[in-house]
Amino acid sequence: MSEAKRPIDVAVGILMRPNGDVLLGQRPEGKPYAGYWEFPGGKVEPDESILAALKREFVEELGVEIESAEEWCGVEHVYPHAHVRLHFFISRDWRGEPQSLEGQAFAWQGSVGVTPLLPATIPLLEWLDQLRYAGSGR
Ligand SMILES: Nc1nc2c([nH]c(=O)n2[C@@H]2O[C@H](COP(=O)(O)OP(=O)(O)OP(=O)(O)O)[C@@H](O)[C@H]2O)c(=O)[nH]1
Repeated sequence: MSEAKRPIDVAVGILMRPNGDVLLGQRPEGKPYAGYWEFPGGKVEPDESILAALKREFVEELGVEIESAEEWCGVEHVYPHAHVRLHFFISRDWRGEPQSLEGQAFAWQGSVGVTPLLPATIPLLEWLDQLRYAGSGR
């Protein structure tokens, strides 16, 4: 396989409030899929751990310090612009109120109602609902 075909690692974080609401952000102008909703995160840099990338992206994009996060699941997706390997983390433990440091919109959602969502992120919503229901003992 050539270098170009290797997937790009992306660290993605789901901030979850005690009531189960999760934070989504809207991709800013100038990026592929501008206007689509996603969970905040970004590409892992060379020689950076995935957790370090997650923490860095949250500080850069939202001014939020993630205190702890657990790795939840991984998803690979091939877009026309990139082949990505997404590493999703869930955090219930962070410091600071999210701020729109890159001019992006963001929204706390229970059952996620914002559209459109990045294609690779869509299946996550159902899994997330299952997790919430399991968590609340229903
Ligand atoms: N943050 C994030 N990225 C996602 C999600 N789902 C998904 O397919 N992606 C993909 O993962 C990649 C993330 O790259 P990015 O462009 O946001 O990363 P970045 O902020 O480091 O970009 P940069 O190159 O402009 O610095 C994109 O190809 C994006 O389409 C998601 O839920 N959250």
